[in-house]
Amino acid sequence: MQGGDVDLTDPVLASEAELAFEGALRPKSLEEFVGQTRVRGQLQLLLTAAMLQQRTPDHILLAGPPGLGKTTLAMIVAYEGGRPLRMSSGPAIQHAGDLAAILSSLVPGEVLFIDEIHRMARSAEEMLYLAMEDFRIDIMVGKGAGATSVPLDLAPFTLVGATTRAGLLPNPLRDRFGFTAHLEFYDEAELERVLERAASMLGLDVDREALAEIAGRCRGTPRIANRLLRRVRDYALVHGGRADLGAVRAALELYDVDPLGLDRLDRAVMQIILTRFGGGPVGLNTLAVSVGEEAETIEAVVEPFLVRIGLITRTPRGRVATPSAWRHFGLAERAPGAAAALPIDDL
Ligand SMILES: Nc1ncnc2c1ncn2[C@@H]1O[C@H](COP(=O)(O)OP(=O)(O)OP(=O)(O)O)[C@@H](O)[C@H]1O
Ligand SMILES: [Mg+2]
Repeated sequence: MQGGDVDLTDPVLASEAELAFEGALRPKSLEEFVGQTRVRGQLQLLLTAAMLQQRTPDHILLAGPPGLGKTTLAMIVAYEGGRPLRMSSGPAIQHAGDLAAILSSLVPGEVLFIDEIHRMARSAEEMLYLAMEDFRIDIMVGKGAGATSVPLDLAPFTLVGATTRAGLLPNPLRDRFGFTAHLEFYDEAELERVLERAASMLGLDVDREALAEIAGRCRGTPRIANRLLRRVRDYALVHGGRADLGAVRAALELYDVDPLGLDRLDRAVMQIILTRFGGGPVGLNTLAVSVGEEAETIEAVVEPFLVRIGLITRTPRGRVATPSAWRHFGLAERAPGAAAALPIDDL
């Protein structure tokens, strides 16, 4: 692709600079957090009730595709309650001992954020069940026949788990969260508000129509919206002009962002479904192998957005391109039944 090695529309990849920039733009309170009205209302209620009863809020699970605000909300849960925040992640918890070390050092009322919680070690998961329910863990002391388990009381804490794959969490873990928030892609009006806020924080004067154009091309994702805004700012700076619609179009063209905001992988997936499989149905694993990506990434990152904008539908026989997908890619739709039925190897 043109314009550098980081794909601007990739909701997961980010350079150090992008991460620092993201941190600076993170809303600090529920009030500043744009969109997700339902989730915001639910969280507000949960946090206020806990405050009135002077107890730690229930454990919270945040589920949804990358870049929609899970980490941001976890931080807000801590800020709003004036509680300390400890951050960890599933891949960092490879043994029950890793989790025991974290849990036993929590201070009363602390918020423990575990990102990518579906990637935690199984043995740690089991320890977490008891910790979540009873604020207690059992620690094994000694080895072999002489080993005994010693109970250890924990300070009451609130666990905030985040996952792009809620379906992968074992039921006993999912059931122990008092509340699960499913984050949705943002609509264009909400994204315009995210951008407006970011522009004013950056001291950037941007036309309304320029913001609307970015909002329409950022995959429904605030992280990508902010990133595109930054590139538009660069463009206006270098070319000495205003950050207007012309600058947005030129900058997005330079960075290879298409009118729907599809990224390289989205386009690769669509091309495979349309050209190699005549519009589908195509099974998830076949798709993943064809584009050289993990099935997990296709399912958690690519597919939800393509479904949301109506380019594919999921059927029991696999993924199928819609008429608007054929139009978007400028291809003639195959006549129904024209292609031979393709082997359906998986779903
Ligand atoms: N509702 C929102 N209002 C304003 N800005 C937002 C909102 N949600 C997210 N952002 C912005 O998008 C950036 C990415 O959000 P965040 O890091 O919380 O996503 P995430 O869901 O944790 O992603 P990942 O799954 O990759 O960890 C944040 O830095 C923040 O600036
Ligand atoms: Mg995150």
